Amino acid sequence: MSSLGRLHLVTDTRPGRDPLAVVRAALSVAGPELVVQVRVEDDTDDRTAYELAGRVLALCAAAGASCLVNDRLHIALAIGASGGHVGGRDLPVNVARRVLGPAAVLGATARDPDAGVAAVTAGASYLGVGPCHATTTKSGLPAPIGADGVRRVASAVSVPVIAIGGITAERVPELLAAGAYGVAVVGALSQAADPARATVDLLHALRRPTLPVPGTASAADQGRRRTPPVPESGRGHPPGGGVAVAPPAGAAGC
Ligand SMILES: Cc1ncc(COP(=O)(O)OP(=O)(O)O)c(N)n1
Ligand SMILES: Cc1ncsc1CCOP(=O)(O)O
Ligand SMILES: [Mg+2]
Repeated sequence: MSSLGRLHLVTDTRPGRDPLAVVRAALSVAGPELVVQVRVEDDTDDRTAYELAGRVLALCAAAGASCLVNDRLHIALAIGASGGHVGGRDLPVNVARRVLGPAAVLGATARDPDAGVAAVTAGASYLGVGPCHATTTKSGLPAPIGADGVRRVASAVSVPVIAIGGITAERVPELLAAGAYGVAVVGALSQAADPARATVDLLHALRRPTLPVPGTASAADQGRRRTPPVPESGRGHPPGGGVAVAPPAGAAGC
């Protein structure tokens, strides 16, 4: 069965950044708990994105970590990634599920419970929820939803919720308490003076036990209340390190 790590490193490919160096540093201290999402700028050509994704996948495979591809699902398929992530301006979730197949990890962006439930019904195996806090690495986003916004979405769905936007190790506890299963970060690692150290700090924060909050799906609950695992497609899934994720039975468009 496939599984999802709790720390998602989203690549920073803005000019002057070295995404592969950050991925290498993070992988040097993390194993299957790390998911690397290859995200490139919109004006990056497919060949460049494909080559970066292939190199990231090779690094992840050697460390037992998962590799997902943002937006460009043809590249996810081309490199044999574990899956992909789509948002509101990308392929619809049910179409993305059909493209990736039933065993792939498929993340979908949601800011509110209705969007979250719709995405899960359409075949999302996890939700990226945010922006939780103000971010400096993506412009044009709506207002941050905070930990309360994460709580509202997490309590409406039974798939893992990955909080994103302005996440730091210090902010992880409140997000876990709100029902997040894990976090996705760009700047906390790409802008860190020591990305390996910053990875350790984030992983420590994610491993800290949280008290259940009434009315929410706690991180542990999200692990227990998962949908049944589906058979492996054999494409790049790590041996462990996270909760099993699978599309809901009868997901639309599958
Ligand atoms: C884990 C995670 N959550 C949310 C997003 C954002 O996806 P999207 O809304 O499609 O925006 P872009 O990243 O494509 O600019 C994400 N990538 N990962
Ligand atoms: C891609 C994306 N979607 C919502 S916030 C965000 C960027 C998060 O970056 P950071 O971790 O630097 O705030
Ligand atoms: Mg997108």
